[in-house]
Amino acid sequence: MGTQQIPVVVLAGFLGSGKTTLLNHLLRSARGTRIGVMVNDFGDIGIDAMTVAGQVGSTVSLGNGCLCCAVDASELDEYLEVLTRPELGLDVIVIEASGLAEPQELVRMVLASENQRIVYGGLVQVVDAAEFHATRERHPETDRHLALADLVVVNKADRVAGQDLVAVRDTVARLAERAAVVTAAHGRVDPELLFDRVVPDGEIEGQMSIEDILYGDEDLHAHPHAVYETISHASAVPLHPRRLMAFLDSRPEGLYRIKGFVDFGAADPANRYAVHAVGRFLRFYPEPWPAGEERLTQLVLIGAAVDVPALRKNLAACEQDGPQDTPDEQSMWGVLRYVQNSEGEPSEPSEPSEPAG
Ligand SMILES: Nc1nc2c(ncn2[C@@H]2O[C@H](COP(=O)(O)OP(=O)(O)OP(=O)(O)O)[C@@H](O)[C@H]2O)c(=O)[nH]1
Repeated sequence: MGTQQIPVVVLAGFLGSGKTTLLNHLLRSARGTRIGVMVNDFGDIGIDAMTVAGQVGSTVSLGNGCLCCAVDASELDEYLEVLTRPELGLDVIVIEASGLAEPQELVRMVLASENQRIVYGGLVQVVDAAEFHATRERHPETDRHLALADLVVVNKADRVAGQDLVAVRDTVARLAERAAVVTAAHGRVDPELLFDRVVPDGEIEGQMSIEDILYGDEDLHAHPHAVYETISHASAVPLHPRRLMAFLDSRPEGLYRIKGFVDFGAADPANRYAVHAVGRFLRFYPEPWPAGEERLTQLVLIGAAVDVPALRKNLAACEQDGPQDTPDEQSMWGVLRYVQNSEGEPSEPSEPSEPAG
């Protein structure tokens, strides 16, 4: 990605739903990707995972109960300041919310952070499929939390019979109306859903690692269709800024991430625009075209239960259609609203959409 900013993912979910298990899975399968974690209690994170996480050490262990209640925005910034130091070379930061935390508070704190090296990376909500109905009854706030999520992982799929799992998934999808919903056992989701994996030197993409062999990927085998779609778009035809914005403004529920580069052709011949979208959050990063680089739009869309042919068609319709369709500079205004200005704040409106609800 062109953005040098580190995505900050908020990982939330009710007590015992499997947040730490999912985090450990991410750390185990990260390989070349360096993940910083903020948790309430380091004791739950496996030693193998800690080795992968690198030298972050105890500096990020808050050790004071609920992160959200005990740390105000300025303190969160202090931890983010430590974790975003260039010498750590982290690629992503995951904040595991205490099971009792209000996730929207954490999301708000991440969005309000003045740290220019980070960008919001989405709210991931973990649900215990086996306890889902009981949890909802006892804790009505569950519905509200789900409504805020960008990605919901319906975990413990191994503990629920097929039809019941479908029923839980459907209910979750209805409550988490704008989120992508995936099922998993033991938190084994594809890390690509949450962040870009860095392929380590000497490793071939897709090659099995020692972790794959040790831990397997039972979830994917158990639920081959319950995963997600990845759509790639690469074209030398520039996109029309107004039509791309219309496409993005109406992007469907379940389309969880969008990343890549956009060529707006004559609307801004000097720059390409790196794009980062997670849930309803959207940001563009203009940067001069590297000398000699072919002018291509390259996008990857990741979503669950999305209409792939319709997305492809709608994206193709954003392409500029000959000289009579050449955009003028004003047509870039919609895009520029989602560019962060030099003060670290996006230009008006201050937040493009409402990830915190
Ligand atoms: N059968 C089964 N057990 C799971 C799964 N995921 C997690 N567990 C178990 O559920 C328990 C709780 O998992 P954790 O990952 O600690 O859950 P948590 O959300 O971090 O819990 P808190 O930190 O207490 O909020 C542990 O005993 C896990 O081993 C799963 O998919 N299937």
